[in-house]
Amino acid sequence: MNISLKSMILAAEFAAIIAIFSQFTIPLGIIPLTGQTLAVGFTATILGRRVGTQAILIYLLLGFIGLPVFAGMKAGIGVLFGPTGGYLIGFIFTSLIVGTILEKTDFTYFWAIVANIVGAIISLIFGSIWLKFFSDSTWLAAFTGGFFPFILPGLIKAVAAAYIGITIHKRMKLSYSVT
Ligand SMILES: O=C(O)CCCC[C@@H]1SC[C@@H]2NC(=O)N[C@@H]21
Repeated sequence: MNISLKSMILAAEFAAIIAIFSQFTIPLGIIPLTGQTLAVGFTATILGRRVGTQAILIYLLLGFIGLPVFAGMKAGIGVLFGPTGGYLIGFIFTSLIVGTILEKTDFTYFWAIVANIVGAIISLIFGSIWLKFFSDSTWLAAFTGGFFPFILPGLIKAVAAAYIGITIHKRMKLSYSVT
């Protein structure tokens, strides 16, 4: 099969996986704790920068055109202008940075943990800045609601994403060349 068609199919499959993980949510104030960051992290770790980011873009596109793929089965372009819109945009940069770090170093557990922690912080920063403006709150309130509660769970999910991602990446490399 043509390499780019194979990449597109993989990206679409991982977009569907992110949509499923997005439905694992625990309410934590205005922003829910979700499985999204775990799925975004392992997607970028498995697929690398280009195909990983394609997967995120497909996921976002599906949500913006109305499929209920966002946390709590939300959908539509309106989500972008709500309190969680910044995290969704942040996922693009998370994927770019995770993939770039791994491609510039090597796909090892150590670098995957570093990359996923940096990636998680990026989506939290994006999300919190967006939250400040779209919920019309103060900087302190935005970071208290959108950043600090997610640091510890974010670290745990980053380590898990690195472990899952590198394990699957190594196995897939036997049959695919996706990055
Ligand atoms: O509306 C959505 O689908 C986006 C939800 C974003 C939740 C953010 S992602 C970063 C942080 N970590 C979590 O587990 N939840 C928030």
